[in-house]
Amino acid sequence: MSNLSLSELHSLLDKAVEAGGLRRLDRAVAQFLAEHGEADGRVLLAAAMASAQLGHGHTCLDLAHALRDAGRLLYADKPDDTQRLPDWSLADWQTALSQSACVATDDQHPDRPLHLNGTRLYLRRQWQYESQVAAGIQQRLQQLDLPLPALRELLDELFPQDANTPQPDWQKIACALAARSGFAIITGGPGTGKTTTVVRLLGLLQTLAQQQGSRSLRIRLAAPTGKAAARLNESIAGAVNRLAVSDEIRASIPSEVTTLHRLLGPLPDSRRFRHHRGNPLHLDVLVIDEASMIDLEMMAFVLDALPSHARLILLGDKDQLASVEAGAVLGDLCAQAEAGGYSTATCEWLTQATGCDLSHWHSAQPRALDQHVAMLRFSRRFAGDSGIGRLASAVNAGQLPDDVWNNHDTQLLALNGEHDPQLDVLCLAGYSGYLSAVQQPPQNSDDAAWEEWADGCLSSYSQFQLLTPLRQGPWGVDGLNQRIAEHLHQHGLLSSAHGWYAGRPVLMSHNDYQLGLMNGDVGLTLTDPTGELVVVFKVNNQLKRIRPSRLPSVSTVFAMTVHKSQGSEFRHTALIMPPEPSPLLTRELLYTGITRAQQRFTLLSANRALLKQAAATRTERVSGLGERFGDG
Ligand SMILES: Nc1ncnc2c1ncn2[C@@H]1O[C@H](COP(=O)(O)OP(=O)(O)OP(=O)(O)O)[C@@H](O)[C@H]1O
Repeated sequence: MSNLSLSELHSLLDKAVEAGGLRRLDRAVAQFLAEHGEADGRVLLAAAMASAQLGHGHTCLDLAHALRDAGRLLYADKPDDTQRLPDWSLADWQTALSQSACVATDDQHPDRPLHLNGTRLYLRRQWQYESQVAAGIQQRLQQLDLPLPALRELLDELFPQDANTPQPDWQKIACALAARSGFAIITGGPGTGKTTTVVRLLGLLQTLAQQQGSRSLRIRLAAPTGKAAARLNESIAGAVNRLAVSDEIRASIPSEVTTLHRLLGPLPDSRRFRHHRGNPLHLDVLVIDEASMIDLEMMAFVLDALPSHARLILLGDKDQLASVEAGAVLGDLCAQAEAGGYSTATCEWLTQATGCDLSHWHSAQPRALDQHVAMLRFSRRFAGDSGIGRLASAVNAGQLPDDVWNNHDTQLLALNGEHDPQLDVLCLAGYSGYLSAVQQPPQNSDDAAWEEWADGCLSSYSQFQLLTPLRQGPWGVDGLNQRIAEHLHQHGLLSSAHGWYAGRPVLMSHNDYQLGLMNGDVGLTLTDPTGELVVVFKVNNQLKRIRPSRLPSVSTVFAMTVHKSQGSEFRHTALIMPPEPSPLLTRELLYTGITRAQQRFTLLSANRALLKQAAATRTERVSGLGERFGDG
């Protein structure tokens, strides 16, 4: 078996850092283990590569994958045949790792820095998070004993059927499935009724508790970002008002949505939270929306803080981009959602509970987890002839046919290079509405009139948003923001294109607990009644005014990354795609960009072939979470 001497290893790591495949941090992981006695080059290289994988969103290193694709993993996009791994086999590598004192292969050595599970190598923390998430979910998969006749009666009341109700009624099915255990996922595209369904589910759970003579359930609603929480706040409140239940039950359903960070209670200068298994959350039901944005670490913290009796209900769109940090928890858990995958027992139970025939979604080899997942398949927002709906479905199927552009609600603008004025024209039209409003503050100094005007400016701003996959360069947020600000300035809509100016939209890039602002919150710079600049944010339906000097690390947001736009929707969304290939240009990114649009979507591109390639490219995230539930 060929090994890797320490001098060979150092040279290999240096070249990989130079090529951009590894970060300095990843090399430091190998150095740290070497300083603590690890002398096997294969173990040290694997440790550096596992650390690098984390930076790419993977929770572990798949050794077989690493052997096949070492050139790309180590040397980024500059594969070089002379720089491949020395010639060792998968079995050799596994043996070397399993014999190392740095590597745990079971739960006997939880203090070892690495964990090997089959062909997957984890940094210890990621292994622990994955174990915690799997155990927290497994523990909630047990079926509860529900009074079927009462359940059926309630479901029939909450989901009245008429000739327009799509069959089978997935909302009713999702509600039934979620009621019968401590864990459920309701996934679906935009406007498929996730919020409507979960509010009816909460009404059902409270009614069942009342019928059984139990106290009202303590329910909390949360979302990963402030922006997503604010949007959900509005839609939950509307859905609760429309709920066909008694006033008493309606009053027992909260409509306030908090962020996961606020729910868990952050501790200053720490990654840890006030709530954990030693000080669990005081709740019986936790609903988390936009669950596709939750990374593995956050999900582990949530499950750690959840009391064992509490239900967890995740809502989200499994086809959206995965979290920014490592993991693709919702995607992993929903891997079989499309097919249903229900057991004979689940199909029979659902037919009794809902009256729906599920035989088409039956599986001969059902997994326990899939009995807790329901996918809503009918969009009320993008029904019928909606171009946005057709476009989103086509992209989800890996295609981008030429006939999806109808110039009514979907439009493709072919750009001729990075200076094409079509972009400027689009942004001028998109942003001039709110900028005109910003230039006309109320004349009197009445605070209420000022607040009403500020609120109007904020909602007018959210009518249009330009998105891009990239951060840097002329096609990234940095270049685009500067270009758009200068163009708006030239047209007299901004007093300046630099520094602080009225009309500057800004994005929080971190959580600021003192100011009560969260990463992803968007504010608008306005002139206050005294003539000073102030940045206005809307948090929990309240306007917050902050002086620019208290916001040292916000960024301008005429253009926003698609990642940051998750959880938000805009009446008109425009997505600009760069002409050069990038690993960021994937199906999930296109789909997420398209589905941010409520009424109109414009795609700008200077390279049509690359668009088709992006639609065909799926994001792969290496993880062992699915396997914990029986994925092959
Ligand atoms: N069963 C239903 N009957 C009538 N209207 C419905 C039903 N389900 C959903 N709707 C309506 O469809 C629209 C979208 O529903 P909802 O907001 O629940 O979907 P969602 O999946 O949560 O959407 P989003 O993509 O915004 O997260 C809302 O206007 C809602 O009132």
